[in-house]
Amino acid sequence: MAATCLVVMGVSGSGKSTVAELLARRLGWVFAEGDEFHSAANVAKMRAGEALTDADREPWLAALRDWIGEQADAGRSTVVTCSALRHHYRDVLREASARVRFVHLDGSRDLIAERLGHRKGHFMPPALLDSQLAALEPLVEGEDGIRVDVAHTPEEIVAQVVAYAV
Ligand SMILES: Nc1ncnc2c1ncn2[C@@H]1O[C@H](COP(=O)(O)OP(=O)(O)OP(=O)(O)O)[C@@H](O)[C@H]1O
Ligand SMILES: O=C(O)[C@H](O)[C@@H](O)[C@H](O)[C@H](O)CO
Repeated sequence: MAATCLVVMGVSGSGKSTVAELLARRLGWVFAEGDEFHSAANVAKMRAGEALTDADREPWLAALRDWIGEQADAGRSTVVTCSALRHHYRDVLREASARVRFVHLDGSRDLIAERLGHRKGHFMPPALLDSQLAALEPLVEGEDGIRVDVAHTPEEIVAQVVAYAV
């Protein structure tokens, strides 16, 4: 399998969009923002401060998986953002016809809450952070991926991921 997909995962506010855009540019790989694959109903729900359920997330994960596969079938490696909080969500993404690898942006609740508190113009309310942390199942042995600490700068994180992935 020639193409790789790096899924930048983690709770809301962990820095997925910030890191993944920089990473895609550095690698010259196609970038997709996972949030753009959500239905309008999912976005409305999150905006209203309600956590998504497994059923809400199912079509979203399938759409992202299909996009990763289409890009890979065309020979393109990709970088995508997706919270991918639970192991079985990651199993859906792993069904794509690419080598799917995960980069877990991990950090303390306090640090992430502080960053979310300062963020402007995003639909995701900081109040959903605790439900995200409750859902989170970190990578386990046997999953293809790494955990990186979000206390570092985005540039440092990208350098760490490039060293790992290339
Ligand atoms: N390593 C970092 N150091 C300092 N600030 C950061 C870092 N990464 C992200 N930020 C800032 O933290 C906030 C959250 O980052 P970002 O929006 O990229 O997170 P996200 O995981 O994509 O969130 P969501 O899942 O809600 O879309 C932003 O204001 C961003 O500028
Ligand atoms: O699984 C989820 O609950 C959602 O995907 C959220 O994580 C959002 O997509 C995103 O993180 C907010 O921007």
